[in-house]
Amino acid sequence: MITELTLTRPDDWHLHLRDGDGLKAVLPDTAKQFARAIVMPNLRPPVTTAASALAYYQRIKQALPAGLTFEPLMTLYLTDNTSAQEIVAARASGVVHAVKLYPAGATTNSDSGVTSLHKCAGALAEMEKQGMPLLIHGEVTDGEVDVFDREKVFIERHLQPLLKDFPGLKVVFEHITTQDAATFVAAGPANLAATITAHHLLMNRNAMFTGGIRPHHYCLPVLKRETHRLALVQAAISGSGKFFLGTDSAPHPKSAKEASCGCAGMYTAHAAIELYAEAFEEAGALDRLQGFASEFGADFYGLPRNREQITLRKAAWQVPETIPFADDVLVPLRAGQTIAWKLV
Ligand SMILES: NC(=O)N[C@@H](CC(=O)O)C(=O)O
Ligand SMILES: [Zn+2]
Ligand SMILES: [Zn+2]
Repeated sequence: MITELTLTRPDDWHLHLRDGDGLKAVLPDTAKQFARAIVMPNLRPPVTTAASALAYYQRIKQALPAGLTFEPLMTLYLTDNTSAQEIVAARASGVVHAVKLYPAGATTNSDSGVTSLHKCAGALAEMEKQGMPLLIHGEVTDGEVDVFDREKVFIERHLQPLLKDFPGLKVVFEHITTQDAATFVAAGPANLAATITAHHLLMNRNAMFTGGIRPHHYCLPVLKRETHRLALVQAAISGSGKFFLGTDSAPHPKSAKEASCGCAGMYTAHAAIELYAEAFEEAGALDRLQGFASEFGADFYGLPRNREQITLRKAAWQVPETIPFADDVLVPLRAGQTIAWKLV
């Protein structure tokens, strides 16, 4: 039995850090384990320009406690009005590494998202030219489509046409949750990859209804049935460079989650690499964690792999019930329960 695991220091290719006091509260959780993270731009107002991405980058750097090293990789929020010049400016900033597509209304803070990809053709063509990846929240927003089918329908309606129109564009299908997405990415061209969260590897949709409604297990895309979870595990442990780690850790105040209309997002940054280790161990594939967590993402983005290492030990520990979060608290995944692995 493996009781200690040393890995090249991993990166998180999909993370929500928020801003202000919330940023200060959650940033150390990520920085203690990950060397870099792709930081999502869905602030209020969203990060739509190179200038605002650079300012946000500086706020993150300022919020970093002494003694921790961490490099935020910034993203731009794509809107119907994003120009090709803004993409050029983003590339020139040196801190922006990708552009994020939120279909308007698909998820938290996405009201300024894209209403039609045709409106973004100029920006997308420039990204294709620059080798700037497009990161996609891949769900249709059509209210007539069942919430559990929105990812699958997005592939047919939007992703396939997009890849055809921009065959050289690097695309990351973010936080995939279905067998359909895993199969589509595996069979797709080399410029198509996907991130997978720890929570979608560890839980199926039953987790939202265990003994009652569980708001802290609600995120978007919503958890799916067990067959899909199993397909995601197979993709993650496959050794394919198309699948890599992206936590989608998405902190929300407890009061906003435990509400009559609770918002979407799970907080996993407090134990991210440990949760992934648990999922990989359960699948008998701990030896595949290094590629997934520490190599494939950097390779896809064209960034150097990290040189430092981290060590995990098999030593169960109890997750706190809550974690301070600005003027409230947040409820982390596994609150009050144990996790088998611990970052040394
Ligand atoms: N994943 C979520 O459920 N929520 C994210 C947004 C997102 O990544 O879709 C958030 O910002 O809270
Ligand atoms: Zn999303
Ligand atoms: Zn997200």
